[in-house]
Parts: sequence; structure tokens; C-alpha cells
Amino acid sequence: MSKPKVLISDKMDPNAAKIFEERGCDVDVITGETPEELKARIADYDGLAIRSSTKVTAEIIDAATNLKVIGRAGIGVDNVDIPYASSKGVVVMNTPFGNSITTAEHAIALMMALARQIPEANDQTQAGKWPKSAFMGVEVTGKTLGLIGAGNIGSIVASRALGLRMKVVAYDPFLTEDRAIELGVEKADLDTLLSKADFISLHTPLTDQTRNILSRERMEAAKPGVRIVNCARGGLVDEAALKDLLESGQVAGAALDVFETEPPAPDHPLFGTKNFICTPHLGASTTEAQVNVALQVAEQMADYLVNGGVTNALNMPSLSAEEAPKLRPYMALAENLGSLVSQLAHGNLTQISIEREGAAADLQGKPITAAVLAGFMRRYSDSVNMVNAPYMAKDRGLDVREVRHDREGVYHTLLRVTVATSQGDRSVAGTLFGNEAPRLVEIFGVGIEAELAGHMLYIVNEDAPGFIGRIGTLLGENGINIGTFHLGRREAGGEAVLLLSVDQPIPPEVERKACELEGVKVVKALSF
Ligand SMILES: NC(=O)C1=CN([C@@H]2O[C@H](COP(=O)(O)OP(=O)(O)OC[C@H]3O[C@@H](n4cnc5c(N)ncnc54)[C@H](O)[C@@H]3O)[C@@H](O)[C@H]2O)C=CC1
Ligand SMILES: O=C(O)C(=O)COP(=O)(O)O
Repeated sequence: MSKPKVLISDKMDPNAAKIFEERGCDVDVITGETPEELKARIADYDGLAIRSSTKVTAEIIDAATNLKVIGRAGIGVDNVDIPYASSKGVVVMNTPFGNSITTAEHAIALMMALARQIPEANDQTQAGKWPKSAFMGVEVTGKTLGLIGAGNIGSIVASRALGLRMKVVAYDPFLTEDRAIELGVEKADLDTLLSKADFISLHTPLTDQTRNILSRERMEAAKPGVRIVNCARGGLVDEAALKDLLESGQVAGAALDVFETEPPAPDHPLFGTKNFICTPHLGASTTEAQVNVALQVAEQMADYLVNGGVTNALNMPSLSAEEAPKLRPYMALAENLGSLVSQLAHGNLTQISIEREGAAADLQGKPITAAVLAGFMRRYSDSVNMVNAPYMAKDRGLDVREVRHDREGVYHTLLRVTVATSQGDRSVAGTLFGNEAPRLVEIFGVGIEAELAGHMLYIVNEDAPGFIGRIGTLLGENGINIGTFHLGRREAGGEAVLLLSVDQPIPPEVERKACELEGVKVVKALSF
């Protein structure tokens, strides 16, 4: 098997390339390309490692015909079209913690720089002036810091600010009272935060809800003389309003590490505004953070490309390298059961339920569900995989249910997939022999033991002597070699199920002739 190929398209610590090579990937580092250049190149690669400069648009993804994973060495993934990547079955991963301390420290650094006007004082001093009386700062001790967003970075900022003896008020709809107490912050709504904060620091992603969260109206409603720091994303603060409010003094200072458009135009209105300072998206730029995120992204991507382990994916459940081998036979079983039920059940299938019983109940349900759905959706799309199957299922309005039963039944571990059809529920079930070999053990209520692989023929017939000979003769006359033969029946003389594996696809005319055999009720050629 050839090695997976990875492209690093943004400036990244050299440890990333080293790790990719050590973990069995070929890697190219080509940074600073235009979108057209990237588009022309990307089809060669299985993995794309980026920071914030590469914009991974739908157009790039369409050109990336071999791409399996996009890895963001950092946190924000607003430069990746995740829904489109998901629809194409491409995993998107980030490194959610590697640069959070560094970014929190940058927010604190900017807050201190604002409080003491350090950049301006530095400029003037080095220009040969000695402007001692021109600069009068403010202490942060005893002041209130308002955090908009108290996730990973916001929480670290809170701990540092508390160390500086500030009071911290946080607005975050997902912050619980318990977590607020644990962090030592006061949970507040946005209006309260605005009325109390001497400094405001933003730490949310840019979403429809957070866009313009510091709007003109909100900044006008804030405490007069407030100082604002944004180390999260451009677009959270209304830049035009910020300029006006800095000029009026309502906002006493503002520090932006991020801009609505990056890089901002050289004549950006905020440039040169009094009490405005900025840095060029340096939040994550420390040696420590860059080594962290480079190592982590390379490890995660290589793990996925080489072993199938999934960590920190934004569009797929995680699967550790330890869990991956344990789950792998279950996923194979799950995918085959999903495929079997979708090949056999007819009509408008709108509900699917996935039950895990015995040992399977202790496993992570999401990857198993994703595998069932991938098998189930395969007949609707060639490009379906575990990443995009749940999205495709949702798009089709499929109601997906997960059920776990701790009790052990006849089998120590069991997966059951049931679809609701117009004739009622139809279910298939399977187990693992020796914890590794997937086996079908039940098909539509009939017990049968079979391996689902390759080309197969499914027949339901009346249980009567002579039938096996007749089907054997038919296949033999048509040059079809039988590999394995599995029988099951509801009761003696009742309905019997025959599942054969054959060495080549069953031609439609043989399927039709089998249908005409005496006592046959259903014939269906299957493939796995
Ligand atoms: N300047 C830079 O170089 C860097 C910027 N960042 C950015 O910092 C931001 C925060 O990162 P993390 O703390 O790691 O993310 P996180 O996901 O841990 O925390 C984000 C928090 O925002 C909260 N939130 C979401 N919607 C909200 C709303 N409408 N109002 C208030 N709070 C809301 C969430 O509940 C969550 O707690 C991200 O946008 C990330 O891209 C991250 C690293 C470096
Ligand atoms: O991790 C993030 O979200 C960042 O914004 C850091 O961006 P960068 O990797 O420095 O381009």
C-alpha cells in the first residue's frame, strides 16, 4: 500500500513534517500559494494541514479528490467549509487546547498594554521624546474584567485575571453556575456585564449569534471608559463603531489581534486612532504553542490516515488509537448490517434503530451508528463514508435511534439494526466470533449464522425437501460457484432462509430463474 500524502500549506513548526514522516506519511510543505495554485495541486493529497491562512472552500474541496482529512494546527476552523467537507466525507480536526494558554496570555498582555499605553509610550520614547507626563495609566487591581465567552481560553484568562486581583464577570450561555463557582467568576447576562466591566475581553468563536456581539449600541451601553480586547475573531466587534467610540472617549482603549478582514487594508480606519493598538493575529504565536499544535495536528492526522484513529474531529465522533482496533470489527459488522437491511427492506425507510447488547453496550455508540448509516446509505451514494453518512441520513429525514441493553442475550455481544417499513419492523442482528470475526446471526426474525462478504444470494422459500438440490443445480448450470451455504428457518415446514456466498455477481436472469423455482418466495442478489 502506498503511503498517505500530506500537504502542509501554512507556516508550521518543522516538528509537524517530522512527525508525519515518522508516522508513515509522505509530506510536502508548500506555503503561501494562491487558491488557484492550491486547487491545482490538492488532488494529490490525502491530508491537508493548515493554520488560519489557507481558506479551504468548497471549490478547493471539490478539487481534492483524494482528501480524507483536514487538520487545523490551532483552534478556529472558520477558514474551512466544514459542512461541505462533511458532505464529501472529509474529516476536519483541530487542536483545541494546544494554543489556549498562549492566546489567553496574549489577551492579558494586550489588556496590560492598554492599561499602561505601552505601545504609544514606547514609540514616543524611542522617537527621542521623554513624554513622562503624557501617559497616565490605570491599575487593573480591583477592576472588573468582563469575559464574553468562558470556554477554554476565557477560563484561562479568568484565572490569570483573578491572579492580578481583578473581579471577573462572565457572559456565556453555556456556562453553568457550578462551573462559574469553580472558576471564581460571576455569571452574568450581557447587559449586566456591559454595565460592570472596566475591561472586556472576547473569547467566543464567530457564529451567527456572536457576529457583532459588541455592536455600536452595546458599546454605547457599556460603562464609560471601558477598554476592549479581542483576541478571538474579527467580526465580533463593530470596527467602524469602535473608531467613533474611541474618538468620543466612550471606549478608552481597544486592542485587536484579529480583524474582520485579514490582513486589514493598509488604510484601515482604526489605524492611527488614539488609544487603539493591534497585533497581526499573534494570539497563538509562541514557540511553545506552535510546537504543541504542530505535533498534535501531525499526530492526529497520521493516526487517522495510517490507523483510522479519530481525535478532535469536528464532524465525526472521536476514536482513540486504543479504541480503534477494538471497535474496528464492530464497525465492519455494523456497516454490513446497515448494508444488508438497506438491500433487503423495501419501501420508504424513514426510521432506523441501532441496538447494542451485551459487550457492545459498553462501547462508544456514535462510531457504530455512523458505520451502520454508512452501510445503509451506500446504495444511495458511492461517496458515502462514516463522516458524511450521519449528515446524509439527516438530509434524507431518516430518524436514527440508538438503544443500549446491558443485559447479555444468547450472544455475549450483539448489534441489531431495525428499520421501520410499511410491513412493520424488519431487523437483522450480528455478533463477533472470538471478539473479532463479524457474523450475521439473525435475519428478519430467522436465526442463521453467516459471514457477510462479497457476492451473496438471499432466498426465502417454503421449507420442503429437494429445494437445496434445485438451487444448487440452477447455479451450477449457470457457471456460478457456491462458496458458503447457510440455512435457517422459522419452524420445520415453515418459511426457510437460504444465504449463499458465490464467487461472482449473480446475473439478473439467474435471479429471475431462481424466483421461478417451486416454493420460492423472495430472491435477492446481495453484495458487500
Ligand atoms: N487570536 C488567535 O490567534 C487565536 C484565537 N482563537 C479563538 O478564540 C476563540 C475561543 O477559543 P476557545 O476558548 O478555545 O473556544 P471554546 O469553544 O473553548 O470557548 C468558546 C466559548 O464561547 C461560548 N459562546 C458561544 N456562543 C456564545 C455567545 N453567543 N455568547 C457568549 N458566549 C458564547 C461557548 O459557550 C464557549 O464556552 C475561538 O474563536 C478561537 O478561534 C483561538 C486561538 C488563537
Ligand atoms: O487557533 C486559532 O484559532 C487561531 O486563531 C490561531 O491562528 P494561527 O494558527 O496563528 O493562524
